[in-house]
Amino acid sequence: MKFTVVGAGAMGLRYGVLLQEAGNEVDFVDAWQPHVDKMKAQGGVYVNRDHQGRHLVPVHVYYPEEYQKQDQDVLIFFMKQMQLADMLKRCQHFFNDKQYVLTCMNGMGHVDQLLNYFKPEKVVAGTALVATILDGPGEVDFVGKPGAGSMNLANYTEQPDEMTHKLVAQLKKANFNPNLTTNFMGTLLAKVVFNSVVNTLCTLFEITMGEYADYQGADSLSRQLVDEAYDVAERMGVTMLNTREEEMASINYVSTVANPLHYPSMYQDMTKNRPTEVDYINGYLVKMGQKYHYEAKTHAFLTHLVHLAEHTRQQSLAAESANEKVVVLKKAAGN
Ligand SMILES: NC(=O)C1=CN([C@@H]2O[C@H](COP(=O)(O)OP(=O)(O)OC[C@H]3O[C@@H](n4cnc5c(N)ncnc54)[C@H](OP(=O)(O)O)[C@@H]3O)[C@@H](O)[C@H]2O)C=CC1
Ligand SMILES: CC(C)(CO)C(=O)C(=O)O
Repeated sequence: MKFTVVGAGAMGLRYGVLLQEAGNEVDFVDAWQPHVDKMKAQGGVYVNRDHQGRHLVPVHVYYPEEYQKQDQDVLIFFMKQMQLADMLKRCQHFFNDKQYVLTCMNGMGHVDQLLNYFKPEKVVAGTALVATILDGPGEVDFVGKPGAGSMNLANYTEQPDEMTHKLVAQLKKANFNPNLTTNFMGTLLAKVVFNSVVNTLCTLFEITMGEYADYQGADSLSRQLVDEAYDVAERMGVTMLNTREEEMASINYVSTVANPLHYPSMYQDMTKNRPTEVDYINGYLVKMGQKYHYEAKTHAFLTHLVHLAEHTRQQSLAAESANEKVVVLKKAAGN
């Protein structure tokens, strides 16, 4: 099959490289200049697996404006929620009504944006329980052994067609362990709930998922957030993929067995002084609660805490750069 991965960050590269290695034709489109330039210059991306085995994988990478192919079967979208609107605008010249779209981004908001460009019957969305880190321009680290993670996916229409099954077959071949469901919102919301606990708390306390699970009060913290999120989902009329107990078990399993050493992607954004996706995760649950007259108080509180942390980092960066300017000016003035 022919794929174009839009957003060659950590996850875009993981999906694209593994689909390419499974025998598919894959192109990558990205806009982060140092990263695209580096991959073009070195003829590919350096891939590590758990910090080891660094090797160059040749990839075809393009800026949005230079990419012209229209005969791709599936476009895979993988970027941060707040980057998607701009990227869709920049890429729309290569969209057409034959292409399918797959996305496994965290949070909620992306599907509505994709529906502005693609027909509902072409949209497939899912969730990925695999951890990946973009170490820097042209360098990616796939966390976990081959085949260790898993993913759920569903058609927006909840009616899998021939192309959906072909797509699932390729994802299977590429070792993503796909599970095709016919419950679109229940599938997507399960990961929002997962991330609203693990990503947010690990980011605020600067800890790995294993360190979180190791705290004896972790279950009680998780339970409060899971309960609030499920109260929202029930009011939305969504049948969740997992029961509350199964969701608690999934949080524990992924944190203690699958990815104990992983700092979630929100932590990676915070420590790189980039905005986080919290408004699309905990903030989404708060917004949906409000819509259905329910106050998701703990999720609202955590959303504020993450924004406070982002704000504090921005303030100290601004103070640091002001201090540097004073030093330069003093040097220039000879004192
Ligand atoms: N990483 C993970 O383990 C997982 C992530 N996800 C989700 O997948 C989606 C994509 O996430 P992920 O692949 O981690 O995203 P990344 O942060 O790795 O990459 C997304 C984009 O961010 C830009 N970028 C990345 N690093 C920098 C930097 N240091 N400075 C400036 N720009 C940078 C690039 O695009 P640009 O130039 O356009 O800014 C890049 O294409 C998100 O919704 C995420 O929550 C889901 C499961 C696991
Ligand atoms: C890998 C995982 C599942 C951890 O929460 C994730 O979604 C992330 O890092 O954003």
